[in-house]
Amino acid sequence: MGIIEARNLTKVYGRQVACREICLSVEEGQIFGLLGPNGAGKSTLVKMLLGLVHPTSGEARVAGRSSLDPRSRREVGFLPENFRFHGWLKGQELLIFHARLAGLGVEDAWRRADEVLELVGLAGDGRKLVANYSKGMQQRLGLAAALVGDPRVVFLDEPTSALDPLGRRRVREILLMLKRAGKTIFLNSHLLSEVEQVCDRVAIINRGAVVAEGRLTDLLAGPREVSVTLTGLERELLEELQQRFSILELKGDHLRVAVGDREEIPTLVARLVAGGCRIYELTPHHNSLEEIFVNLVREGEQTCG
Ligand SMILES: Nc1ncnc2c1ncn2[C@@H]1O[C@H](COP(=O)(O)OP(=O)(O)OP(=O)(O)O)[C@@H](O)[C@H]1O
Repeated sequence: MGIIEARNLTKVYGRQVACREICLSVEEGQIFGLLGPNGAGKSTLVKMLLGLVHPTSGEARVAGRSSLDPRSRREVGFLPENFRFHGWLKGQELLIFHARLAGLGVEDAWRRADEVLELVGLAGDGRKLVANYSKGMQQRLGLAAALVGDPRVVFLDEPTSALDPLGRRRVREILLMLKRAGKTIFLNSHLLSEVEQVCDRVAIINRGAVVAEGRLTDLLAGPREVSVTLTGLERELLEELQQRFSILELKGDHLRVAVGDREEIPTLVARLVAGGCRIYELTPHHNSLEEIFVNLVREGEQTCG
């Protein structure tokens, strides 16, 4: 059983089905990415997993307990998307407050607050008022607050939306460090390249339902395409190739071929060379997470009208 489990989770708001029969399992120590277009049901799903929204039907479990059991939250840190912290507190005070809420004693709370301030790059800013933090600093502080109780499971909703490229990189490093320490991270993000860089597994949801789920490496290992720059491709050889390969386009010296299996690439090259072609360049194109995402969401739009 995973450390996070969604079993047929459904949430209906009036006539709006926000989540429909969602089943997911996240193993301990993984970084799991949840993707989906605006309004797909991501926040509703996360809130059900955290026990902040009651499901209409189905069950959510975290660390072996139902999410409706408040004790499940002892294992969890959460950075919500649109958080507003108390501006009149200093950064360090806010973290001590969160650490105390997480059950730490006074001394441990002070120590942990300093540790996480350092971790997120705010070591020199702990004595400033939160109201005077920039947006990026507030987001880092939010991450620090999610981590201050040293939780086993961390839910992060868009943790880098306000950060500059250096800040984003730092957050990626922190996520990988947490993973090395055995923590589980549930990441909700629109930044697909970021998800691609850190996640072990991803789920894509659209219109409240899971449309793809699996190991990132498996999802990205779909059909590929190669483009070849060549000369000497005679019509006869092209016709022969069309029988054996899926030729997408021939434009001047550029040939584009879809390949379902990477073993087709050397076969194609051997046939081209044997047929008298001179090859100057060959570029394989892999599916990016963005392409998979866009295709799945578009498919959903077509079938749903
Ligand atoms: N409290 C609520 N009352 C009524 N409808 C809601 C409520 N919360 C969410 N919804 C609806 O449920 C659907 C899913 O919303 P949700 O916020 O979960 O999507 P999301 O994937 O997180 O979107 P975004 O990426 O824009 O944050 C939307 O149609 C939304 O309008």
